Amino acid sequence: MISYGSVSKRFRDGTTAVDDFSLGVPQGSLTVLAGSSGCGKTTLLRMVNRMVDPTSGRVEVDGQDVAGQDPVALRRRIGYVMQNAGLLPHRTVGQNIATVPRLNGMDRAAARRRTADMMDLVGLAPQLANRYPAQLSGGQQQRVGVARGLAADPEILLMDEPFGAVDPLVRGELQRQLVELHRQIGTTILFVTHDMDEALTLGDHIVLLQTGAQVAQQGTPKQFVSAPASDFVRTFLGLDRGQRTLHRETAADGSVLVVDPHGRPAGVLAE
Ligand SMILES: Nc1ncnc2c1ncn2[C@@H]1O[C@H](COP(=O)(O)OP(=O)(O)OP(=O)(O)O)[C@@H](O)[C@H]1O
Repeated sequence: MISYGSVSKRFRDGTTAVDDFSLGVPQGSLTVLAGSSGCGKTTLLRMVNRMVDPTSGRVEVDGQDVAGQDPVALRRRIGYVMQNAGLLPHRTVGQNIATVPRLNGMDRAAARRRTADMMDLVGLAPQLANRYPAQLSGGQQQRVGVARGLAADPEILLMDEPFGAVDPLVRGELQRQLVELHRQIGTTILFVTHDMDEALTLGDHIVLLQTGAQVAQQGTPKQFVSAPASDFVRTFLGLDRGQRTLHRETAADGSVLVVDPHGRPAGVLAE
């Protein structure tokens, strides 16, 4: 369980990135922090592993204030996946994935087995272990990033726009796999995105933020779409532009289609 209690962050130049933010992230959930650029999402995420320390307030992991904990030890038990994967370029895929388990004292043979298991889990072919990151596609690099984040079996996985830099098809595939992976392993995942479609696809709990990490609304994807709390939320969801308004249409062969506001088929209605 991650808990933010009245947390604020004011940077040296006077920018207030986070202003009195409180949230309990349920154990085992896939919680998404969503919101436009600059609203404070990354700052909040980095408070969990002490890459950023709050100016006031407390962040707790399992009831322990992180402020009293050694940042290096904390980062070894909390996985972190960032945009562009952040892989070490001069280390092979296998070495990248094994980094934290080795630092935690796992012997070489066990780390190799763990790496193979992680590669299998995220859908990477075993022979890629000997390649360098530059020899992989963007989507494969992101998978390595996820495998590396999970390799030390962390209690928490922090993900900062991890699929932002890949094309929409690969992105969709990575999103589907992440939901499946989360179902299998049950690790608490805190995921940052500015993309509401991504938030609705992934999140079992979504927290939509405005400037200064002010909570515009939090709840399940269904609650967001069926009961947006304000005009800001409606606009962010695209509900004001009818973007999520789907209609039924009967096709020539009698099947019932669901079409988007532009008349494009979104799918077939299964009654
Ligand atoms: N080290 C820093 N010094 C000063 N201001 C900062 C620093 N880091 C972030 N900020 C500012 O704090 C605010 C929140 O930044 P943050 O990166 O948390 O936002 P974000 O929601 O993650 O944005 P994005 O989606 O663009 O990454 C922004 O106004 C940003 O410019």
